[in-house]
Amino acid sequence: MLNIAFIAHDRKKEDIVNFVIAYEHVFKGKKLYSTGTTGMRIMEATDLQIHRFLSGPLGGDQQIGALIAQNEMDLVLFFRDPLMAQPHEPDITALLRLCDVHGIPVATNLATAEILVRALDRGDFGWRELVESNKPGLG
Ligand SMILES: O=C(CO)COP(=O)(O)O
Repeated sequence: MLNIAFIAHDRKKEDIVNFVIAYEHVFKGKKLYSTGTTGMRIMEATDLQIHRFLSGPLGGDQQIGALIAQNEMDLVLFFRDPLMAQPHEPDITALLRLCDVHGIPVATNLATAEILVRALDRGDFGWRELVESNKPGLG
């Protein structure tokens, strides 16, 4: 099953909620993760079940980063606020770096997210299922 992470900074939360509502049919049946507040907002507005990690500034980006490091995240939708400094900027940079290390599709704005989710809907993420099935077990 594909694993997807939702993350949004405060001034982008309304955007991500509306985005997930619009594509709820695509996200249904996937394993969903999020940072704390983002996930709460999405679950209040949809019927989706999301595993929520800590809030971003308290370590949530790093928790999602850990799954990326283990190659267990297949898609990251991270609606960043480019006009507001974040206290946990190093965590954000680290998460995006890990996406590049492991070649994980990551959108940092709504326009890219839309293209990736449409690709997901038409089956373009089949290669990630292959990665999943070929992955050696941990430990
Ligand atoms: O800060 C965030 C990502 O860097 C998001 O955290 P919240 O979803 O808890 O607001």
